[in-house]
Order: sequence, then structure tokens, then C-alpha cells
Amino acid sequence: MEKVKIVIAGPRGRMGKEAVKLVMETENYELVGVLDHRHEGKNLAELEGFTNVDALVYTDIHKCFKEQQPDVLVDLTTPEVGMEHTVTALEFGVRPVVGTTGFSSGDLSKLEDLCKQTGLGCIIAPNFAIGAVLMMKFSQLAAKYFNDVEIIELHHDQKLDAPSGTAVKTAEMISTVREAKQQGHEDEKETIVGARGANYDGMHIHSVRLPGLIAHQQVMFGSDGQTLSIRHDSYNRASFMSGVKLAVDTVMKNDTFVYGLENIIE
Ligand SMILES: NC(=O)C1=CN([C@@H]2O[C@H](COP(=O)(O)OP(=O)(O)OC[C@H]3O[C@@H](n4cnc5c(N)ncnc54)[C@H](OP(=O)(O)O)[C@@H]3O)[C@@H](O)[C@H]2O)C=CC1
Ligand SMILES: O=C(O)C1=N[C@H](C(=O)O)C[C@H](O)C1
Repeated sequence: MEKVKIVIAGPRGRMGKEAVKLVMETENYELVGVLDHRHEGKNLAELEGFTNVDALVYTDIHKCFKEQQPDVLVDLTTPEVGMEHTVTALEFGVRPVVGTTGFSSGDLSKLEDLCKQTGLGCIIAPNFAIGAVLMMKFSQLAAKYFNDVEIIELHHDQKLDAPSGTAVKTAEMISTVREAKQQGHEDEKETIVGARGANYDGMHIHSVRLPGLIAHQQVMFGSDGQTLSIRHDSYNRASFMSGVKLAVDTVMKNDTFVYGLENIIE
């Protein structure tokens, strides 16, 4: 069986490191290169923590794709860089698997159009952890019965985007089934701006950032005399890797744009 040739963008990052490990440990995957804006021309093995990993480091994505002809790009960088990488990948005929969060709805539409034009598969997954995907699906189910909901997402204090990609995706999924409602009441007043969180379609999203946390989310529903809380916790980044593998395997077979792992899990 031919190996799936993979390029990882952001290999030194918290997620990138785990993804490198996953690719190295998976028999039918080959790490043909990495994209890292700081270490052109080196071998990954020369960088701290990658002693046994043989892969060329590129700063130039075009050069990397031309020389290595990868099948899949796994992007784990930042929103602006991730978007640039994903567009370039599709233009080059490389299938993107994107974990990077913070893309706008305009970005997603652009990528969907590019997929249609190129006929290539592309998977954008705001959360690769199976438990988080279930938490989102259970929340969507609960929202049919409860239209009052608050989303509380909690992350490590180095996170760039707020709200998290998972919180945005959860709100979007809930919105497809929740009876429209502007929560709160007309006399409600924030005495400190932001106290009620962000407003998505009338529901509120609260972003907590603390050292010690990794990635957590609680979705709370309330109605007369009862509340329902649905919570997921990731305690390490390895928790995301089975989802990365599922996405890579799926993107090699699919020719469509997928936003959210819930669309590809059985
Ligand atoms: N979908 C999912 O399940 C998950 C998604 N994420 C998302 O993944 C992304 C990465 O998260 P995380 O690993 O924690 O973040 P990190 O900050 O640890 O890693 C990001 C990496 O990207 C590198 N980088 C920045 N610019 C470039 C560039 N131009 N080319 C190549 N690499 C670049 C950074 O390098 P340097 O620091 O030197 O600038 C850094 O090593 C975030 O968007 C996060 O929200 C995170 C966890 C799970
Ligand atoms: O930055 C992170 O750490 C995470 N980002 C993703 C998000 O924004 O939802 C996924 C997970 O929550 C971890």
C-alpha cells in the first residue's frame, strides 16, 4: 500500500508536536516535510525534541509542495497563516486537514468554493477530540428541548482566538434546531462591559483563559426548575490525535468540503 505523504504546518506547536508523533507512529503515513517559518533548510531532527524525526523544514509552502508533492497538509498554526496555507494547498492539489481555529464564515465559504472548483477534499475540524464532537452533538439534541443556553469554554492562557472554534461550532449547531430567542430581559444591564459574554444568535458564550487548563467546554441549558449541563474536558493534546487520523484517512477518500468532524464520524 502506498503511504500517505503528509506535510505538517506548525510542527513545534503544542498540537504540531503531537501530530508529528502521530504521523511517525502510523505505518502508512510518511512525513515528507514540515512548514515552520523560523527554520528554513534544516532537518526537523536538528530541532529540539525531534531527534529521531527525519523531515525537511520549509518556510516557503510553494517550494515545499513543489519538491515534496504531498497528498495532505495538516495545518496547526494560526488563523491568518492557516487560511493562507489552506488556500495554497487547494491550489496545488494538496488535500487540507485543518485544526487551526479562528477562521471567519467568509473564510469557510471561500474554502468551500475552492473545493468545488478543484474537486478536492478538505476537512476543517474545530475540534478533533471525539468526546468534544459528542458534546456538541448532545448539545444540539438538547437545544431542541431547551432554548435557553449558555456556552462556557475554558482554555489555556496562550490561546489566540476567543471564542474558541469549538464554542462557535457548538453555537452554530445549536442554532440549526433551537427556537429563536434573544436571551436575557429588557432591563438587564451590564455594569462591566462583557459581563454577559458574547452574543451569538441570542445565546451567550463565555471564554475563560487560565494557566493549568488545556481545552474544556460546558454547555448549560435551563428551563423552569431545572438545568442540564453537558461538559467535555481534554486533559492532553493526545486526545485530539485519533480525530486527526480519521480526518487524514477520510480526506484521502472524499472530494468534498467538510466543516466539523461530526459530519464524518460513523
Ligand atoms: N482542532 C482541534 O482539535 C484543535 C485545534 N487547535 C488549534 O490549533 C492551532 C494551534 O494550536 P497550538 O498548537 O496550541 O498553538 P501553538 O501556538 O502551540 O502552535 C502554533 C505553531 O504555529 C507556528 N507558526 C506560526 N506561524 C507560522 C507559519 N507562518 N508557518 C509555520 N508555522 C507557523 C508557531 O511558531 P512560533 O510560535 O515560533 O511562531 C507555533 O509553533 C490553534 O488555532 C488552536 O486553536 C488546538 C487544539 C486542538
Ligand atoms: O487552542 C486550543 O487549545 C484548542 N483549540 C480548539 C478550539 O478553538 O476550539 C480546539 C480545542 O478546544 C483546543
